Amino acid sequence: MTIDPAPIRPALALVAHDQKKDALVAFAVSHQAKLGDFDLFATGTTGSRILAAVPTLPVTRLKSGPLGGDQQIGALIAEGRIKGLIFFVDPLTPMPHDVDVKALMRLAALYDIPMALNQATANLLIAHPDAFLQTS
Ligand SMILES: O=C(CO)COP(=O)(O)O
Repeated sequence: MTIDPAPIRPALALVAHDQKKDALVAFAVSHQAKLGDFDLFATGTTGSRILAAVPTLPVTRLKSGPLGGDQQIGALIAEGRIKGLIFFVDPLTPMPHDVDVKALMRLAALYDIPMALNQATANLLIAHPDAFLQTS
């Protein structure tokens, strides 16, 4: 008898710049039930903050954004693993890793996955989580 491996669950990426981390943590707390239906990938500090607030969420922490975490998420999008990106960006602060941020957004656009760059859009997407499953 063979035992089928557990199916790979759809995955979302969660990222927030420093000035937006409190808002993303609050978002994760509010929507923990829906987010728990996905495997979650987060950049390092964002992931730590989310796990501190909701330890039960299945969050895989990658490197911190400035150290390559945005690029790791981009690679997972290119591989088809990540089906949606929720990225609370700070539009008022210059970032040393701005090129990495742009590259991540470019790959999310290229692979046509739902991408929320602010709270208003994230609220719309999380109200319809099936939207994350409709991309190729
Ligand atoms: O800088 C980031 C995204 O560009 C976020 O990285 P951290 O979650 O490690 O702060």
